Amino acid sequence: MEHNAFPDSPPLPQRDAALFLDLDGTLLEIAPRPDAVVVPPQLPPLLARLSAGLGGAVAIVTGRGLEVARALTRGGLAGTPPIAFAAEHGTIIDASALPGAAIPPMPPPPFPPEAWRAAAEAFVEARPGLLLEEKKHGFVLHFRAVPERGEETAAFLHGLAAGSEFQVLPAHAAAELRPRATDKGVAVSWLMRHPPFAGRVPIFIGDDVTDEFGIEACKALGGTGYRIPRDFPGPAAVLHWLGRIAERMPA
Ligand SMILES: O=P(O)(O)OC[C@H]1O[C@H](O[C@H]2O[C@H](CO)[C@@H](O)[C@H](O)[C@H]2O)[C@H](O)[C@@H](O)[C@@H]1O
Repeated sequence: MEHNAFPDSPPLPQRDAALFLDLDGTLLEIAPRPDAVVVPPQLPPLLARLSAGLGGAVAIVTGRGLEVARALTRGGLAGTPPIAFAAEHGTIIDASALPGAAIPPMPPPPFPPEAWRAAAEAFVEARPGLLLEEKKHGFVLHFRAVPERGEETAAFLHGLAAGSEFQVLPAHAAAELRPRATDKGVAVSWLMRHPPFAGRVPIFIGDDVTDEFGIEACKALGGTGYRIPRDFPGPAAVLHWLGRIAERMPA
């Protein structure tokens, strides 16, 4: 009988599933800085194998920018796995790596004013230990190295976003300014309207408060959602579970 190192993991899904997978904290262990994450060597081939077995219905749904997310799923390899991406918390949909997918872009999201980016740079410069992560439609202020700065950092972003098309999201040791109109649930619902996702049973796996939108969207569409640490102890258990799904698929 197959040895299961994580016997309390959820039941394996059927072949008609669609997988929506968060990156940081779900497929990747949390690291001290965004650029310090380590991509497990099995991740890129695993994503490719799952995609092949599920008719291409695999998407990374992440807060990361699109190019960073694509690079992380490649690991050290040359090609992006044939999967879809919903980057910047669902603001950017990209299925260019997924052959045969017909997924249109979502309505164009707003860009934060340049003055806000300049203000964020100045805010960080004046507070050593804070880290500014730029994205296309927003930015993140990381305070993992200076947790005592968390409150004033969030207050600063709330001051910028007040009354605008932008919102402030709490994250792991960070606060993020991003468009109000989209979230991971909006992205999942959008992907599920189009092949190869349409008609499948959606399953979301995440670890963060922003992943709850994706989980709820999957539930509303007849699927389910799993959250770390409630359903999996951490990324190693998620990768193991995904590996077991892949093992059941023809090579
Ligand atoms: O939606 P996700 O894929 O979970 O991305 C959420 C954010 O993840 C990254 O920040 C978090 O992970 C870093 C690396 O482990 C960690 O240093 C940081 O403290 C965490 O907040 C990423 O940098 C953000 O852009 C994502 O929004």
